[in-house]
Amino acid sequence: MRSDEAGRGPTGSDEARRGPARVVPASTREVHVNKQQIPVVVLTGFLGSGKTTLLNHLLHRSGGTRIGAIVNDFGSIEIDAMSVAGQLGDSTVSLGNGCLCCAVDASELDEYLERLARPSAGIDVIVIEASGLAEPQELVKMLLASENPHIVYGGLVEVVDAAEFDATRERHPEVDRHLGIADLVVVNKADRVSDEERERVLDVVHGFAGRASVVASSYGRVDVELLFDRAPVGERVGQLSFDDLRDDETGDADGADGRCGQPGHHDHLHSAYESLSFTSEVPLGPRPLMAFLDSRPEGLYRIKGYVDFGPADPRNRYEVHAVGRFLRFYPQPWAPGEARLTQLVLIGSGVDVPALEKDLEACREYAPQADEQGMWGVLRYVQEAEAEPDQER
Ligand SMILES: Nc1nc2c(ncn2[C@@H]2O[C@H](COP(=O)(O)OP(=O)(O)OP(=O)(O)O)[C@@H](O)[C@H]2O)c(=O)[nH]1
Repeated sequence: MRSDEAGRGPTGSDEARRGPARVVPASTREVHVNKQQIPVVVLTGFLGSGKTTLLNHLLHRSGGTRIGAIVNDFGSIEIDAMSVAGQLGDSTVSLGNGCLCCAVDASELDEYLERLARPSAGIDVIVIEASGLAEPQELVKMLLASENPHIVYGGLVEVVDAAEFDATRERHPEVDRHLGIADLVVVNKADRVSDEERERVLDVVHGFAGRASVVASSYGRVDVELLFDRAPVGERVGQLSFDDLRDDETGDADGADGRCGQPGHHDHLHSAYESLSFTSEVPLGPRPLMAFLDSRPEGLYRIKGYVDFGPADPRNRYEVHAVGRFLRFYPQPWAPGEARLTQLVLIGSGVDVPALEKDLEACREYAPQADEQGMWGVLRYVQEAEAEPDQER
């Protein structure tokens, strides 16, 4: 992240920059960057806040900058990786099934970084999209501890869902701490709240984010230059150092020291969450699926994936996103030869995973005839194309 650019207002009508130009927090030390080193930006934020949407925006708007992406999914089906701008080939790698912050050691991450950072890959910047339950501090520590000479830690971006902000903070006060270590906070989903509410959220975020930049956005549309550039030596100043992170409140000063449930990890967000990955080759019936979604339990905060409604709409698969009570379907034509599968990841706290699985299994519909009227319930949750920038999906 470059310190001189953060003072610029982001482009886009609904993006409001808050606060002073990015400045170097007193507790940080300068990070000298070798020209050959590739900055690694960490993208974090609670479940469903818009990290993948922001990453896709970066990928579409990166101009000549080649971005390598590492996508960390919490569930074992890598939905996030699948929805990261199509065919990135070698420049995207996926780390599924668990939070990166709880890897036994950093070697797996190092391996991926090594792959993306080798000069032949021609990559200018690496973005790690953390799972929505990752502990940002641990990820930063892992990067700072990395011995890879080709990379340098490039800053922490925290994405916040403006519409869910209060509810998320209420359940997870840790979020305030995450804001405090960010270099850039993106208050996303500004379109879902009133102007007054957006201002109020920005004020609260600003209070916790200290001297980091805070910008509002819709669909992650921020000025790409807030996150990275190809600036020369010495510009990357101000990020946290490893030492800054040692004295954290958890007492977990040794970096990634174990898996979930291990000492030091008890206050990680994901220790209270469970996920279910569900795959079906048999199409799901629109009516039973909507009945399931309409009555989903309170603790089931996040659902994402793709649904095959079979004969009810043979042309499209339906990308689905639930975030809290928010629900959307995004129909997309099946690619030629693409396997017709339903793949869903459900993430929640205090949920009965076997019961959810049973309920989803009961949505399978073997009837060969089309239940087109059954689709009406689904179509209520399909947003008008012009209201949403689906060109970046
Ligand atoms: N209205 C609105 N919806 C948004 C915005 N940004 C993202 N979304 C929607 O929110 C849902 C979740 O977005 P993602 O980008 O997948 O969120 P995420 O943070 O990557 O989710 P996890 O990886 O599960 O934590 C999707 O339906 C997005 O289209 C926004 O600014 N406004």
